[in-house]
Amino acid sequence: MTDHALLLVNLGSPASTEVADVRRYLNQFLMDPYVIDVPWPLRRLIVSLILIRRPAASAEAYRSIWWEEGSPLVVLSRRLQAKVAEQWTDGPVELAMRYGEPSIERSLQGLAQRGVRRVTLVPLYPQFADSTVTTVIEEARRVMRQQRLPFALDILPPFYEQPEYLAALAESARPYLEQGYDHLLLSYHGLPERHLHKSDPTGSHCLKGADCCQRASGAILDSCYRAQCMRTSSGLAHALELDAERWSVSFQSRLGRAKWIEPYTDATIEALAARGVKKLLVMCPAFVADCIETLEEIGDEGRAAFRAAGGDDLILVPCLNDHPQWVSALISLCRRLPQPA
Ligand SMILES: C=CC1=C(C)c2cc3[nH]c(cc4nc(cc5[nH]c(cc1n2)c(C)c5CCC(=O)O)C(CCC(=O)O)=C4C)c(C)c3C=C
Ligand SMILES: [Fe+2]
Ligand SMILES: [Fe+2]
Repeated sequence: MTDHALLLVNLGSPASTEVADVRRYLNQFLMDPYVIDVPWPLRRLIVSLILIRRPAASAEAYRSIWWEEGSPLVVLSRRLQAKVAEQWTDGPVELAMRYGEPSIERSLQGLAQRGVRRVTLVPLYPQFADSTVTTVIEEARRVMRQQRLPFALDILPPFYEQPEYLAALAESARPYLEQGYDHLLLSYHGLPERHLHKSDPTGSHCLKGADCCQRASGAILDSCYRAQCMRTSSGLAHALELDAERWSVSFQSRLGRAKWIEPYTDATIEALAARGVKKLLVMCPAFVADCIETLEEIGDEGRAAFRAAGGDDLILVPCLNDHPQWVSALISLCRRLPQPA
């Protein structure tokens, strides 16, 4: 069979580090109702306010991590695509970005022109969130409906505790752990607490009590980003046989004034330094490719904050990127999916 394509989808980056391109990207991203989840007039107002200062500040941050070939997120996602394509023999392997280029629309149109009949959509996010996974699925469905693209579509579910994924993550971390460390921090992208309440199917489980994520199962676990991050973390700690007091979890990348899920990474990094941690390893398992959030926020800003608070060094463990075990894991996860109806 050569008509079963994989469409890998990541978040996307600005076209360049020019302020105008960063503004265009932030506008498309933040006007997505799954990202800033308030009615359009209020969303337009909030985003317009954010767009006064943020594009210049973000452009500067992007400039500090940008590569000759482009945005690290896009370049690394392309490398992953190329490696997956070497092993996936059922059809083409395409890459799309939810925001910016290559768009989901262009990629799906290209697959239709190549005679593809089945598409497995692969949101490149290990844990579920409406602001990442749902928006990718809805955009793919919109394009198929509007362009009348007759694919059989199936979707790779969040793989936060699939054994192949956890094994690849553990393997990628092992060389860093072997060099010695005092503490391993697993820093995930944050989410406004409101998003967690919205996706809670019971309306009353999430963020109730200190151990709500430990108690999550079934439909609650399926929709709770924070609980899935905890599952990834304990699965990884188990695979690496880590002592409980040598690792912890935190959430980074807040935007705006709303309350985001805790504990916050910036406060945790400072607290760890104050507690006497000298060599801090940080992994960012919500990201499968390094990007501004890992390279700049943790690798640059986080390291400077850790040192200023008394730590010696913060070492950022690279994301899975195009690690061979991750490539095999992804293919194995896609192969296990049942045929779409
Ligand atoms: C309300 C705002 C945001 C939500 C909710 C959000 C969720 C979310 N994002 C990712 C993954 C990535 N985010 C990235 C960048 C980024 N994220 C936000 C805001 C929200 N994210 C902004 C404004 C930005 C742009 C950078 C900046 O100005 O600070 C990226 C990196 C993109 C890159 O080009 O490198 C990723 C990846 C997840 C997984 C997530 C929910 C769980
Ligand atoms: Fe984000
Ligand atoms: Fe929850």
